[in-house]
Order: sequence, then C-alpha cells, then structure tokens
Amino acid sequence: MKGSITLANGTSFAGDWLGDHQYCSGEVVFYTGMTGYEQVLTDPSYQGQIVVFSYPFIGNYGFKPESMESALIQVSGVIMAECYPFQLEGERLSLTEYLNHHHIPALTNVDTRALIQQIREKGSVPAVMHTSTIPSDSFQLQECWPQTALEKFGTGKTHIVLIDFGYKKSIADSLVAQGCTVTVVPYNYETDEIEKLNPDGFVFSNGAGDPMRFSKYFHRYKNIAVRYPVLGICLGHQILALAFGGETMKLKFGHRGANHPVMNMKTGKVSMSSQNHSYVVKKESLHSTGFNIWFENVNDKSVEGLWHSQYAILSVQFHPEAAPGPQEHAQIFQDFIQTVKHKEKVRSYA
Ligand SMILES: NC(=O)CC[C@H](N)C(=O)O
Repeated sequence: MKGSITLANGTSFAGDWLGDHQYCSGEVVFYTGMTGYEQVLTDPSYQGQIVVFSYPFIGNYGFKPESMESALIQVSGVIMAECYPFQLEGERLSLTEYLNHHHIPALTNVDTRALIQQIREKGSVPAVMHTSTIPSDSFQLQECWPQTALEKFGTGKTHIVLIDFGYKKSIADSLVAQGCTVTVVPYNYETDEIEKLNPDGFVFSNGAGDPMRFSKYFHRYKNIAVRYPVLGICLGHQILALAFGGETMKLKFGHRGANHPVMNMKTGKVSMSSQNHSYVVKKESLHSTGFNIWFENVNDKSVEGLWHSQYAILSVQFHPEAAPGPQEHAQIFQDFIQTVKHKEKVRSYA
C-alpha cells in the first residue's frame, strides 16, 4: 500500500506504508545516529513525535526487549529510506513486526534526504502520516503527560529518587550500576511524601515536550534542589534552570543524534554526546540564577550543562546514559554519586 507524510505547510512525501494502523499525527523530527533505533523508538522523550531516520537503512538487527527504554513504542510514526525486509533468525522480532504489534505506522522508500532538508528549512512542524485523506483538525499537536507508577530498582545503599517526566530506563540502570537504590516518583508527587522516602539525592529525568508545562511545580522542584544534591538530565536540566528563574527557548529543528560535540567550559575538553532535544536554556537568562555554564555545544554554542555556585546541582542537556550513543559522559553519574555520598558541593567537580 502507498502512503504519505504531509507537513503542516502542505508539502507531501510519498512512500510504502507498513502496518495496519492507517493514520497518525505528530511533530516531525529527525534523528541522525547510524544505530540505536530500538532506544529512540522507546524513549519517552519522543512521545507524540514522528521520527525520520537519516541513516539510509534501518531495522537490520531487529528488536530486542532488553534494549527498550520503556515498555512502549513512544513515537507516533516512523519514516525510513529503507527498512530491512527479512525475518530475523532466532527469537528476535523484526522491527516491522514490533511496530505492527504496537500499532505504530511506518513509511519506507521515502526520500528522507529531501524531507530532512524541509525540516531544516521550515523547522520541526506538525505533520500527518496517512494513506488517504487528512482530517481538518489533524495538525493540532497533542500534549503528552508522563504516566508514572511508583517503581523501585536496585538494592544499593545510596537512595536516589528519580523524578519522572518520562524517564529512560537506562538512567535508572546507570544509577543502579553506581550502587544506588532508585525510587521513581511522578513529577507531581507531594514534597512531604518524597521526604518520607528518605532520599540521599535526586535525579530529574528527561521527558517529552515544553518544560514550561511543569511551571506549576517549579517552586516544589527548587525547594528540593536547595536541600539535596540533584542531577538534571535533558528536560530535567531545563526544569532546574527554569525553577531558579532562567528561561528556555525552542530551537528550529533541535539536536537528535549520537555525535553532538560539547565542550567542558572549565577544562576546554571536547567530547561526543548523545542528544535528543528541541528546547535549550537561554544563556542570557542565567545571570541571577546562580548557575554557571558547565558544557557548551561546539556547533551552535547553546547551553549543554550547568553547575550551581551555591547548591549541589549538576545538570546536562545531553544524555550521559547514552542509549543510544557514545558513553563518554558515564563519569557524570559517578561524580554525582560521590557528591551525594560526601555531601560536597558539586563545584569541586566542575
Ligand atoms: N530528551 C529530553 O528530555 C527532551 C527535553 C525536551 N522535551 C526537549 O525537546 O527539549
């Protein structure tokens, strides 16, 4: 069956339709990594988005449950230049079987290069994937909210509470690997309930959409961050900056890939990071927040990480847990846990 993706400006790109679900809508974004489609498709930060893979051949290593970042496929739809067409040996499901099982539509044989050029020119716009006509209200984007269940991972001595804005499983795994017990709580959990958990420190997770959606709770998050060591990752980093009076803005088409260079502003060292975000913290909004720039993006000079002069707060816009992508920043979890254990100011690590 033939199908298309149509952007809000009316431009369409045709391809071959995969799956029985014949329609979806979402913000169209592109991912430039060569591998890692299992993690991308199941990362809750991509909720409500249609992901275009720039790598020309996707699906050749199937889909393994242990690579999943959450229990679901989170994206609304998938666009590929070419999808691996064969069954896989053994028990591993093929990508197309997995997408179909979750009722996620995909298009293959699409001119992804032309589509990505459009996104780079026009920005990450709303789009629909369809096999026939498009309903008139279809370019309205839906807000996605995390659905958290209280969860516990690990049995280590250090107790980290992971505030869930749509967390990736590999963040919890990275903390467990550092000898932590991790309790996941919803973004709107009451402060006194959190206090009863007796935490040693907090991680503010990644998540979908505009960080300003959580503004109702900023006072609560600041109250935590001035009393406990905190590490913010991606949306969690943006929320920490906002809670202390900073501002965020949306980039034209965001950073999504596995080779984004960032510079540590203290050491001048450049390293490769895994990224997936549309929003960034505005540098000029930081002057009275107490935050200092820890990392900067080498390509566009945007803020990639912060440390606080007064409180034990570290935050990164990129993903130290990688999954997928380079693992050059795994040390950040180790440094953070040292801070939690010794109650030192994070400043000494910056
Ligand atoms: N990975 C994330 O946490 C993404 C953060 C936010 N939703 C953004 O797009 O900027």
